[in-house]
Amino acid sequence: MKIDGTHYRSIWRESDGTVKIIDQRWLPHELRIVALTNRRDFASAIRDMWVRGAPLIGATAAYGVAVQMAHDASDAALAETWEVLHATRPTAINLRWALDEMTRVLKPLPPSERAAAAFRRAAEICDEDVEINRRIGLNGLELIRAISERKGGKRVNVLTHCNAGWLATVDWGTATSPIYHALEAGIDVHVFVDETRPRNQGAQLTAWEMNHHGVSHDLIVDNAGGHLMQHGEIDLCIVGTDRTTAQGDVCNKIGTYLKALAAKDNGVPFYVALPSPTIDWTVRDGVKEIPIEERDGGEVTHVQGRMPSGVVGLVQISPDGTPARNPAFDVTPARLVTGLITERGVAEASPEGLARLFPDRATVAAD
Ligand SMILES: CSC[C@@H](O)[C@@H](O)C(=O)COP(=O)(O)O
Repeated sequence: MKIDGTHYRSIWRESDGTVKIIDQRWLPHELRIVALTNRRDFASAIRDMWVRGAPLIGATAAYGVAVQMAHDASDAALAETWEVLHATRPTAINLRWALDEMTRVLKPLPPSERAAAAFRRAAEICDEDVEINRRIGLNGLELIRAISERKGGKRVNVLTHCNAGWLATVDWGTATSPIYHALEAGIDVHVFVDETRPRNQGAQLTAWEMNHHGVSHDLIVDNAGGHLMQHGEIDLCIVGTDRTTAQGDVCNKIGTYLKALAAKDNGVPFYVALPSPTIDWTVRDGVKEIPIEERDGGEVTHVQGRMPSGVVGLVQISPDGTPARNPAFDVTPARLVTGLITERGVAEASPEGLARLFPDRATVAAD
């Protein structure tokens, strides 16, 4: 992804070995790049959302393990790092996937070989994420192309929620990848970007990405989607996911469920783009079993933005002391999902649909 003509990933390792990230807390107002040098940095970066988005959380955790192995590669340090990083955010399954994967690779090695192997595997996880997302884009592109052809080349209007863009992954994004590919294919595509309260990842991150990539877009308040669908202004929805069950239930940023309900009521196709590490094959009932992160109520009562002075700060929008609830994700049942756009193709959101595309992994779905 390019920022002002320079290609960036959302996380990378410099030639001197330092791991760097874009600190997303300051976007779109400031592009701050920071180095993460120890396990504490990595834990803070994930927990306090310097980085966020399920695939990027996983990639960051992988590098967190590698950096720790360079300090202390003992069995105890490996196990403790799994615990410390796993405790940062509960919902995105990519975190556990990446930590398990690092442990699988490192555990059999003698400690003297672990740091080098860990940095190698973390880099591979990042490269794999980029390739997976590129393929998701190509598969999703065909859905957009079909709508464009049906409309005789007229503008295809896509609604997206939160940021499932390149900032949420290592590159390309999941929900945004079909959009970027459609643009490259010369398809007239327009994106309605949900602001995504309370943290406004749509307003702050997706709108920034669209801007840098030259994608036609409008920012809308979260409550506008249903109205636009009723008036035929949305051709399809594409969102991301933090955890998809073997049944095809999808857990994504709070508010996704309401968009899916509105899409169903209006006959608008509702697609979810996901890399396979986001599938939790052990969970059957998403509503009952997926842990939903509860964040600080301050994110509801306050909003961050740039003041007229240019300083980025928080403003209070509710009366002093207002109590607030802040569930960060919700679950959209499979029955509301038109299809799952994966790196292997588009699956029906059902155990059979997922098992057809992933027969090598769908053990739980099959029983
Ligand atoms: C490709 S990212 C998919 C999801 O992680 C994304 O849609 C999302 O909900 C991110 O939530 P966040 O709380 O910003 O980490």
